[in-house]
Amino acid sequence: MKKLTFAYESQSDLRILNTGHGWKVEAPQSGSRLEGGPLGEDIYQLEQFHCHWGETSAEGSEHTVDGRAYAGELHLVHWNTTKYQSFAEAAQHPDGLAVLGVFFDVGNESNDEIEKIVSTLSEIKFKGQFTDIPDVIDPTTFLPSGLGYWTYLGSLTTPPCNECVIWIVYKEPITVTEEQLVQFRCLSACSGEAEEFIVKNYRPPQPLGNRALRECNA
Ligand SMILES: N/C(=N\S(N)(=O)=O)N1CCCC1
Ligand SMILES: [Zn+2]
Repeated sequence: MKKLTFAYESQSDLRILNTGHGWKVEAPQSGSRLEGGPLGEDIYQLEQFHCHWGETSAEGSEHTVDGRAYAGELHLVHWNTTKYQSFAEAAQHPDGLAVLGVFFDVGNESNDEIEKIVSTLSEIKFKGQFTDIPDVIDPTTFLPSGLGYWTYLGSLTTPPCNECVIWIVYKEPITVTEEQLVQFRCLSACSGEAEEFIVKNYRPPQPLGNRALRECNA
């Protein structure tokens, strides 16, 4: 495979919202480019990023490595702007979306970039709430230093689970703290006063079936 390349803009005042299933940062970046690697000749543009976590740090990722789950997984969602006119259209095609997956490992050092997300969560405690992230966000800073990855053709992990995703899952995790994950779990799935904490929001891995898994050791 050709080298995977990416270019992102740094943006402030990105909107973060509580979807009822977790937090999501809307980051449509017409100036962003993800290309190469398993993406053929097409260019993919960043649309949004979000993450998945578990009730404890023993689980939470949506991919596992030799059966091992990580404490969480960040997804940077892109769509194919070479072939399609909109995200919605792209999500109807096997090469429509490209999602970068980054595993979370728990450590003692707070992740400064994730902290920019955590610091807004008290303002979006309930489903439907949103706010702007005052800090400058550069999506590149969420990526691990080692850029080796696995890739395969898969689906969205939330209904309707369209089979429209070229998955690119980095081998090296990034580190977050247990406290940062605890803050994720304090988001509420309800819009009203009732509190139903989003303690976990990951879909367990599905059978690989006859799909080919490829790797790149960048
Ligand atoms: N399930 C999803 N992303 S994911 N978890 O498969 O990366 N999405 C649903 C709508 C847009 C992104
Ligand atoms: Zn996801």
